[in-house]
Amino acid sequence: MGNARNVAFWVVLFLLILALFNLFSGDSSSLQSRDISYSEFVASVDADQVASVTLDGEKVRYTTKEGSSFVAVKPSDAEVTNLLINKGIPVRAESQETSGLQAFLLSLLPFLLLIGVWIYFMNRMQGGGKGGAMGFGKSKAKMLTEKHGRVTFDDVAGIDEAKEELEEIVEFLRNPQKFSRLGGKIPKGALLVGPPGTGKTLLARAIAGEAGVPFFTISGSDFVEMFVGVGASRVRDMFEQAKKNAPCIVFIDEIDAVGRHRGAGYGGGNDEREQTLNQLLVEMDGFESNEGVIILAATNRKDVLDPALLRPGRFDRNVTVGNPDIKGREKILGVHARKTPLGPDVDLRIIARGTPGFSGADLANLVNEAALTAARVGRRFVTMEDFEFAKDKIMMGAERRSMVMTQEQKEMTAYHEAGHAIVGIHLPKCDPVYKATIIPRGGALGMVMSLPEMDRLNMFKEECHQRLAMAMAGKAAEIIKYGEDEVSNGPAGDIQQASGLARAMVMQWGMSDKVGNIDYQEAAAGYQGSTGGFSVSAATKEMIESEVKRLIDEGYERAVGIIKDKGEEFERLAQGLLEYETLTGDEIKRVMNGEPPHASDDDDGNDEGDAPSVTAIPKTKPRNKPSGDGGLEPEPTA
Ligand SMILES: Nc1ncnc2c1ncn2[C@@H]1O[C@H](COP(=O)(O)OP(=O)(O)OP(=O)(O)O)[C@@H](O)[C@H]1O
Ligand SMILES: [Zn+2]
Repeated sequence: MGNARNVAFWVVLFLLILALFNLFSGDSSSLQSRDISYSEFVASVDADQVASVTLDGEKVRYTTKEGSSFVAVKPSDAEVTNLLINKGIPVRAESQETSGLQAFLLSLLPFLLLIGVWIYFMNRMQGGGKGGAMGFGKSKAKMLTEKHGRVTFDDVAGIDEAKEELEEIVEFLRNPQKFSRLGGKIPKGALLVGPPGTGKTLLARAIAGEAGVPFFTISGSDFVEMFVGVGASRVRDMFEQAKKNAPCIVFIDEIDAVGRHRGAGYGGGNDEREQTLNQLLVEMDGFESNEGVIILAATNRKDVLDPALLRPGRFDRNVTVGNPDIKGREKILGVHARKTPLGPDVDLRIIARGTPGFSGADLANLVNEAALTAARVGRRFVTMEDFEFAKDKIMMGAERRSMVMTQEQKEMTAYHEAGHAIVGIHLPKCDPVYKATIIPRGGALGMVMSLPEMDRLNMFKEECHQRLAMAMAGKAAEIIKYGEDEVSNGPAGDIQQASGLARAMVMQWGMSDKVGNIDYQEAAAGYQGSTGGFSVSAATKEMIESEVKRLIDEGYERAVGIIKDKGEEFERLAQGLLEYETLTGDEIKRVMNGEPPHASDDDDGNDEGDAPSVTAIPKTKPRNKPSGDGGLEPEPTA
C-alpha cells in the first residue's frame, strides 16, 4: 500500500516539474520578443526571413529565422492573412509555435495540481504515515500503551457497580486459558451506556490497565466515510489488528455514529454506513470469544442503536455508567485531588454535596479549575474558596446549566419523589420501592424505582388504581408542600404515564363499568384514519374521557390522603433525600421512621466530624450495597 502511494507521488511530482519546465521554456522565448506596431510588422515581414507566423488572439506573433520573435497588434485576421498570403508566408491560426507537448501539459496543469492536493489531504486523513493514500481502508484505531500512562481501577471512582460488572472481563483477559478450560462463556463485547463525561472511556482504559493488555481506541465516527466500502474495510482491518495483538481491548467510542438503526439514517438509507455496520456485525460473529479480544463500546444513545448490535454474541452485555451520587462525587473528587495539595479547610464531602448533577468529567474540571484559581493568586495549596469560585464558574457556564439543580429545584424534587415513595410504600399492591433518587437522570429530575417494573402479564383492577395513585403522588406532594400555584412541570412524565394507564383501563380492559367491556382502542386507531376502525359517537367519546379523568382524579385524591395521613414520614423522607440524594428501599424505611439511613459506618477510616447519631450505630454490620448506582453512606450533619 505504501509503495503505491509512493509511486503516485513521484509520478505527480515528475509531471509537475515537466509542466513547469515547459511553461518556463515557453516564457523564455517570449522574453526575447518585442512588441512592434502593425505597420512595422507589415514592413518587416518577409518570406525569406520569417520562420513562422501565428495569429494569436489580438496579436500576431512571428519568429524570424534568426530566432528573434515579434508581436504586433493586428487590425483584423483577414487583413493579416491577406498580407501574409501576398508575401507567400504560410499562416497558422490560434496555435502557438511551442504547441505540442507543452500546450498539452499546460492544459493538464490545474488537473495535476488538483490530484496533488487530493493526495495530500488523503494522506492527512489517514493520519499521515502508515496508512497511505491508497490505504483508505486502514483502521484508524490508536493503540494506547503504558507510555500514555497506565490507568487502573483506582483512577475510576464512584461507579463501583459498573466496575464490578466489568471485573470478570479483567479476569478473563489476565488468564484466557483458565476460562476456556472451564468452558465459561465470556462476552465478546460490552456496551457502556451513560451520559457524557461519566468515565466510560476511562473505565475501558482501566480494564486494559488492570489486565495489562493493549488498548485500542477508535471513534465510531472514524468509520464514517463518504466512499462506499471504506468504513467496512476499516472495520475489517481493526479486527485483524486486534486479533494480532490479542489479548487486548478495542474501545469504540460513540458507537452510535456507525451503529444507528439501519434504514433509519438521515434521509433514508446510507449505503456506506449500513455496509460498515454490517461488517461490524459480521466481524463480531466471526471471532471466537476465547480469542482474547474484547470489544467495548460506549454510547449515550442506546435507543438509536440497531437491535442487531445488542443481540447475544455481540454487545449483549450492557453496563450503565450513570452520573455519580453524593458519595461517588466525593470519591471522584478524591481521585482528582490526589496530586493537588489541598488546604486544611478543604472538605471534599461539602464540595460533593454542593455539586448535584456533576459528572465525573465536571468534577475533574472542578478540581482543575480550583487549582488554576489558586495558582493565579499565587497560593501553594488549594482552598475551599478556590473550589467555590471554580464551582460558580462551571455552574454558571452554559454547558451544564440545565443539568445542575439549584437548591430550590433540588428541594422540590425531593418532596416530589418522597411523595411517590410514601404512596408506593403504603399501597400494598404497588411493587416494592427499591430506590429513590433526586439525581437528574435522562429527562427526569429524580425518580422512584420499584421492582418488578415491567413484564407483568396481568394487571388487576385494584393494582391499577394503586398505580395511578402512586403516579399522581409526585404532583400531590408538590401541591401539599408548596400549594396549588407553585406546582412545577415536573409531574409531566407522571401525568403521561397515568393517562396511558387510565386509558388502557377504560378503553381496553373493561375496568370502567360505565364504558363497559368494549374495546375502544381500535376505534381510537380509527380516529387517525387507519382502516378497521369503527366510529364512536360523540357521547361515548365524552364518556370515555370523563371516565379516564375520574380514574386519574381518584388516584390523585388517594395520594393526597396518604401523604397527609403520613405527613411526618413524608417530611422525614424528603429531608433524607435532600441530604443523601439516593436512598435504597431499606434506607427509605429507616429514614421514614426517623432513623439514620445507614446502619454502618463510613469506610474512610476517618471518624472525626461524623455526626454523633452515626457513630452511635454499632459498626459491626457489614456494609450493604445499595442496588442503585453507587454506595451511600452517612454524611456528617455539621
Ligand atoms: N468515575 C470517574 N472517576 C474519575 N474520573 C472521572 C470519572 N468519570 C469521568 N472522570 C474524568 O473525566 C474525564 C472524561 O471522562 P471520559 O472521557 O472517560 O468520559 P466518557 O464517559 O467517555 O465521556 P464521553 O461520552 O463524552 O466520551 C476522565 O478523563 C476523568 O478525568
Ligand atoms: Zn414524579
